[in-house]
Amino acid sequence: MRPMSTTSSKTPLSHIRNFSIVAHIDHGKSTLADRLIQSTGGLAEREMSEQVLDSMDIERERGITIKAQTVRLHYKANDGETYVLNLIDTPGHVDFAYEVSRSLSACEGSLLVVDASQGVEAQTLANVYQAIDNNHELVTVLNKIDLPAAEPERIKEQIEEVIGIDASEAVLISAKTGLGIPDVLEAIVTKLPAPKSEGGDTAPLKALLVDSWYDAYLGVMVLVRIIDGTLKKGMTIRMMGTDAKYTIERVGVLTPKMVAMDALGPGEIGFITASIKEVADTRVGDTITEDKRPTAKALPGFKPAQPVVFCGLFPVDAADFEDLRSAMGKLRLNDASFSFEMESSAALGFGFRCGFLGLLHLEIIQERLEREFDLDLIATAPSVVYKLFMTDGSERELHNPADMPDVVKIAEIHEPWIRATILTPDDYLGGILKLCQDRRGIQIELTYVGTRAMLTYDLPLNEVVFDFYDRLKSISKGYASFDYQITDHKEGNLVKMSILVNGEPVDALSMMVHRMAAEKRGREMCEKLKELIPKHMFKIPIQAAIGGNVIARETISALRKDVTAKCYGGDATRKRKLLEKQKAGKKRMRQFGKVEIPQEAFIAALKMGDE
Ligand SMILES: Nc1nc2c(ncn2[C@@H]2O[C@H](COP(=O)(O)OP(=O)(O)OP(=O)(O)O)[C@@H](O)[C@H]2O)c(=O)[nH]1
Repeated sequence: MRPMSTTSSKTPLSHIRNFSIVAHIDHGKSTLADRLIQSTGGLAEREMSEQVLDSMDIERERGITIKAQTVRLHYKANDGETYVLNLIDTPGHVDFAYEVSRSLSACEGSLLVVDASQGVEAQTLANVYQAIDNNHELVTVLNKIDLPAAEPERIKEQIEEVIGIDASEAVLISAKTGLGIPDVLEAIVTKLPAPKSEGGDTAPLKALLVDSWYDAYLGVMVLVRIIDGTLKKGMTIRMMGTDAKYTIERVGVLTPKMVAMDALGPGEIGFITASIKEVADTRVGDTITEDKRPTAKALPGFKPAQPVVFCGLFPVDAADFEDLRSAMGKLRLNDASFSFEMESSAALGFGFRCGFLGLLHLEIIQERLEREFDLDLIATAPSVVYKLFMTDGSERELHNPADMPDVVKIAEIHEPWIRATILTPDDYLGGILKLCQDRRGIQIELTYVGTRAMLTYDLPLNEVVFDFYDRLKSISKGYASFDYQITDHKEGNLVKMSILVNGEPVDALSMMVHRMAAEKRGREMCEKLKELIPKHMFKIPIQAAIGGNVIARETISALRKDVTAKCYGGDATRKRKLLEKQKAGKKRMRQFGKVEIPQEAFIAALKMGDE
C-alpha cells in the first residue's frame, strides 16, 4: 500500500475554487496543468514526470488526455490568504465529450485555453459551449505567446467574434516557459466564484459521484464533489441511484499524490474508497448520501454514456481467445464505457463484439490490447447502431451487419446522424466541401472568421466512422479541426453488402452501406482485396453482393512460381530468411475456405480510401 499522509480541517467555502481547463487538443492544457501543480508546490521538481496528469502510457504517447483526474492545489494569493484550488482535468477529444461534460458539472469555472498562434478550433468551441451550459465563469488564457507566430490581439478579437465572450482581460502566458503562470493563479481566485452550499457542513450529506477508476493498490476509487454536509471516514453511505450501501474506508485528496483526510466538507473535491468491487458498480452522476440521515432530494444525475460504434475483435490465433477475454475484462475495470460480449464468426472463429464511444476510443482499446497484453487482433468493419423497424411492428437495434435479419421483414432502417463543426483555413474549403458532400452531408451553415471558414454539416455517423477524420486531416494538411454531436436517427436507404472470396462470404467484411454508394464501395473493396490478398495456386474470384446480386467483381490470377524460385537455389541464407519471413507472416493470416487472407488486408480493406 502506498503511504498516505493525513491532513484534517475543512476549508471554508470562500477559500475554495473548483475549475477545469477547456481547450482544443494540443493547445497546452496538460502543460498548463503541470505548471500550476509545479508552481503551487504540489510536487517537487524531481517528482514531475513529463506530464503528471496524463498518467497512462498511451495517453502520454499520443499526447491526449483520456481519463478525467483531479488535483488539489494550495495557493497563497496576493490578498495574503491561502486558497484551495481543485483542478479537474478533462479529456480533449470528441469521443470523450461526455466525460468533459460530467467533469465540468463538478466545478464553478473554467480556464479557456487558446493557442495564441492557432486561435479558436472546433474543440475550443465544443468545450467552451459545454462550460457555458454548465453555468461556468470563464477565465480566458492565451497560451504559447513565446512563439513568434503568436498573435494575441488578433486571437482576442477572434474569441470575441466567434464565441461571443469578453476576451479583453485574457491572461497571456507561455505554459512552456512559465511566463504568466502567477497571473493565471490570481485570476482563478479573483475571477472564478467560490462554490455555494445551501445546507452547509451540518446538513445531510449530498455529494456528486464525479468519476471512478480502478487502482491496483486501493481498488475502486471514487471521485466525489461535496454539495452539502460532511463526508467522513467510517460513515455508511448510500448511492441513491443504485441503492447500494458502502462503508467508507478512506477519504482523501490528490495533490496529485494521495493524501488521506478525515473528512471532506461542502465545495470540496476528493476521493473515497469503500470496498466497491467494480467500477461498473459506481454510476457516474449518482448522488451519494449518508444512509442513516439521507438528503431529501437527489441531484439531477447524468445519462450513462452509450457506445455508438461497434466492431468485432478476434484473436488472430484462436488459442488466444481466453487471454483476450481476460485482457478485455481488465480494461473494462477502468473504462465502464467500453463494452464487449462474445461473438462467433464463421470466418474468424470466436471473438467479441465490442462497443465504443467513438473511433478513437476503439483505436485506443485495440492498441492497448495489442501492446499491453501482447495480442494479435483482427478488427471487423466498425458499425454504428441502426434502429430496425420490423413489419410486425417491433423495433430492434442492429450492432452487427452479420445479424441483419431478412430484408422482407424490415419496414424501415434508421441510422444515427451527427452535427459536425469543422474549422479550416479557406484554402482547403473546396476539398472539405466535396468530402462532406460525398459522405451524404447536408450543409447547414458556412461562415468566415478572418481567412478561416467555419462549416456546420449534418452527416450520417455511418459515413464518418471509417476514415472521415483521417481524410479531413489529409485534405487540410492537418489544419482543419472537427467536432461532432449525435443529433438523431433518420430513415436511410441502407443495405447490407457482403464480400465473397472464392465464393465464401467473409462475414467480417460485410457492412451496411447506403444503396447509392454500394456499387462504388463494392468496387473499391474488390479492387483493394485484389491487391492485398496474395496469389494462390488457383484463381480467386472476389465479389461484392447485395442479397443474391453481385454488384462488383475482381479476379486474382493463379500463382505460377514458388516464392523461393527467385533465389536460384544459390543463396541459402537468403532463402532461409525468406521462408522465415513467410512463416512470421503466416501468423497474421486467416484461412477462408482455401484462401489465406493477411490481417493487413482486413485493415486496409476497411479504410474506404476515396482519394
Ligand atoms: N512553444 C510553446 N509550446 C507549448 C506551450 N504550451 C504547450 N506547448 C506544447 O504544445 C504541445 C501540446 O501541449 P499539451 O499540453 O500536451 O496539450 P494538451 O492541450 O494538453 O493536449 P491534450 O492532452 O491532447 O488535450 C506540446 O508539445 C507542448 O510542449 C507554450 O506555451 N509554448
